[in-house]
Amino acid sequence: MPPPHPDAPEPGTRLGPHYHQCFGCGDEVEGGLRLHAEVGKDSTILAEFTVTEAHQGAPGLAHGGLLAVAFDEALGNTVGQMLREPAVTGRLETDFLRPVPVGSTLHIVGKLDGVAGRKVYASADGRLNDPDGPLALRARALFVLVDFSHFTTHGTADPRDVHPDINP
Ligand SMILES: CCCCCCCCCC(=O)SCCNC(=O)CCNC(=O)[C@H](O)C(C)(C)COP(=O)(O)OP(=O)(O)OC[C@H]1O[C@@H](n2cnc3c(N)ncnc32)[C@H](O)[C@@H]1OP(=O)(O)O
Repeated sequence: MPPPHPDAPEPGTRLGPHYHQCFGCGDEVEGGLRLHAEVGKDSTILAEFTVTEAHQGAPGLAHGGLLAVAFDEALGNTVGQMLREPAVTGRLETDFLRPVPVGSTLHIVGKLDGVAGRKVYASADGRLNDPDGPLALRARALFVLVDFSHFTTHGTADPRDVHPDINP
């Protein structure tokens, strides 16, 4: 388990969207999750996502796939901010422990679990309506560190806009 990167943001730092059109955190996406995040203690990322009617799977309940998006985002943020290197999700495993009603806020805590070569392991818990609320979801993920060219070769990122440390 490596220490956080020397340039990793300090606890309490609010993290804006890494990309304005990101479905997870962007502020320009109608119906997006608009996940808010900040740096917590001990190299964690604290993220919050409020479930709206745009996020339903059954009447009044969040869609599980969208909840997985919130965890993908929070875990990606954990990896990106703590290691300051671009990475993509290779594997994401989610345990849905309680239904998440519309109007509730999911409090997610993400942490790094280890690094082995290009593989980065991270996990997160999500609690309902309060950082100490009932546990609603748990997720584990494997991220793979990639070269910046991943985003310019496979996507439409402009190399001139890309920050050298984290994902576009
Ligand atoms: C601050 C920034 C905040 C950012 C937040 C963003 C949150 C959202 C994040 C995302 O959603 S990213 C989008 C979803 N993910 C993708 O689109 C990734 C698509 N997959 C790929 O591009 C490639 O498969 C990948 C880069 C993951 C791996 O291909 P590579 O050819 O570069 O690597 P390779 O296949 O050699 O794998 C490297 C290591 O990872 C392992 N690996 C790769 N994929 C795996 C997998 N799925 N499960 C288990 N292990 C996996 C692989 O076995 C190997 O292990 P070893 O080093 O031990 O040999």
